[in-house]
Formats: sequence, structure tokens, C-alpha cells
Amino acid sequence: MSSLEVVGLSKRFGVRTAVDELTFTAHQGDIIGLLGPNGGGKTTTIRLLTTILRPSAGAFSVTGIPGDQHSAIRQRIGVLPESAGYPVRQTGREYLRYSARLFGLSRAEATRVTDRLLADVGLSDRAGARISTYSRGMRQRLGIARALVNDPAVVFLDEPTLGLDPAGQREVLVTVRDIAQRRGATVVLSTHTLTEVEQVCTSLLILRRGKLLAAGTVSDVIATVGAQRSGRLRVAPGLIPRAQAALARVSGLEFTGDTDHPGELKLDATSSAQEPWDNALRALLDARIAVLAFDTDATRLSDAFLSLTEEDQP
Ligand SMILES: Nc1ncnc2c1ncn2[C@@H]1O[C@H](COP(=O)(O)OP(=O)(O)OP(=O)(O)O)[C@@H](O)[C@H]1O
Repeated sequence: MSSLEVVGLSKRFGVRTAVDELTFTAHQGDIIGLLGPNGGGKTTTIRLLTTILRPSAGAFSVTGIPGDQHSAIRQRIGVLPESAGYPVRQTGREYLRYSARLFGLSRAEATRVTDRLLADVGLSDRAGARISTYSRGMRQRLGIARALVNDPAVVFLDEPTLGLDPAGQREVLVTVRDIAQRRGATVVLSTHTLTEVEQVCTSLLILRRGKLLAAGTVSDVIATVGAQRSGRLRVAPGLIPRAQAALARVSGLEFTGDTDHPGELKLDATSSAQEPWDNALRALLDARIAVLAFDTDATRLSDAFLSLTEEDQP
């Protein structure tokens, strides 16, 4: 059974349609990236799915529970809102224990769950300190722990890495991956950071003015725009002639020349298909050429995103 089923979900504020007939399905362990330009409808989508807002049309269910059963839904979900506030005089441990008690856990259970979550998000050693002394990254991780106290099936994280330094971002992303892989929860993650999506999301939804423009894996979305994919290959500089010879036999790929870096080759695909790239790697491995780097999508998701979300699109 799917953990999250969304069908034709819409939200209008007066004449403005913030979410327009959104339909998608998510399963256990999925990390869904919700992407889109400012005002695209990401936060409104999360507010609808967390029962903060009522839909104007459409429906959704969480583990089969219909979205209009608010209290039952809230038992099955966890949320890190866009700008979460914290009782800064409390310690991290007090805050989590209190939150767990609100979900009806006994004192002993609340303590057990709190200690485990503090360890999971890497806050055990600061658990007894007041939240006012926490960095932004620590607060975000505490907020994620708070979203997990009821062992939810679906966790919604609204821009969880916003304003964090690279180390803080990485810690949050590791936590997100853990939630999906170890707990088997579904994560819906709203973000503006495309590299983040490439690193952790199993699929993505791109929203513009409330409409779903593209959905699927990173490769699916790139294929949606029919982008001719390009890539870069790096090998030891002395191996370039052999690499070129091996790749010359792969159909569907063209060399577009050297780059500024010795040992790097630029390649273009003549279609959006994945096969030429797979064949290229196979050809290099068969020729026993050590591949130092092989990068196809990284620079292309941003191209696909921009092409999909440009304002002159219909
Ligand atoms: N309570 C509200 N009343 C009226 N309009 C609203 C309300 N909430 C959101 N909107 C409008 O709905 C649209 C979608 O907003 P939303 O906050 O969902 O976008 P977003 O993708 O989360 O944007 P951002 O990336 O800037 O956070 C915007 O045009 C916004 O102005």
C-alpha cells in the first residue's frame, strides 16, 4: 500500500490558485523532493497534507486514512514547518519529552523515545542544554527529532537546510536519509537546493504556480524537457587517447572536445536516453581504463529546472 496518495488536490485563496490539481503517490522509504520557484505552492502543499489547511478540491490519504480525518492523520505524520519556533528556555530533552507526552506516550516511553531520537539526530551530548544555546543547525535537527516522536509514516520537512552552513546541511541530509532508510518512513522535503535533491531524493515534483510541471526521478525530469544530455569524463591524462578510442565505438554519444582540465573529456548525447551513458561506462571498464569521474546529470538538473520553470512557459 502507498503511504501517501494525493489526487487532484487544489487550494485557492480568493482568485489565486496556490495548488492546482496535484496528483502523486509515495511509498515507504521514498524521499520526495518538492521543488519550484518562490510562490510555486510548496508550503501550501505541505500545509494541506498536514491538515493545517483544508483543500478547495481533491483529496489525499496517509497509509489509507482519508485526509479529512484530521486527528487520525496527525497521529501518522510528522512535520518540520518552514519557520519552526522553539521554547528556548527548555532543554532539547525537555522539549522532546514534552512533545512525546502530547502524543500520549507514558513517561517511561517518552524518555526512551527522546533518548533514542537525540542520539539519531546527533544531539545527545547537548540534550541537557537550553535550546537558546543551540546553533541553527542543531535547532533544525531538534525540529526533525520532534517530527519523529510519534514514529510517523510520512514526514514533511519544509526547507530543512535553509540558512545552514555546508556542514549543517550535510548533517540534516544524513538524518533525512536515515529517516527514510532505517525507519522506512516517507519523507516529503521542500527545497530550493538542486544538489540536495540529487543527493538524497528518490524522486521529485516540480511545481510552478501550483501546477505540477514534472515528476519522477532526476533522470525522468531531465528527459521530460528532452534535454540533450552532456557529460564529463575524467581519467588519468595519459589515458585520454585510449578513452577516446573506447568511446568512439559507443553509438549515441559525441565528443565535444577537451575541457580546461587535463584528463577530462566532454561528451554530448544525441538523445535523452540513458543507454549511451551506460554503454560508455561499460566500454571504459572493458578497456580497463580507470574512471576518475563520470558526471552526466549534475549540471543538467538545473538546466531542466530552469527550462521548466521559466515564466514564458504556458
Ligand atoms: N494564506 C494565504 N492567503 C493568500 N495567498 C496565499 C496564502 N498562502 C499562500 N498564498 C499564495 O499562494 C501561492 C503559493 O505560496 P506558497 O507559500 O505555497 O509557495 P512556496 O512554493 O512555498 O514559495 P517559497 O518558495 O517562496 O516558500 C503564492 O502566490 C502565495 O502568495
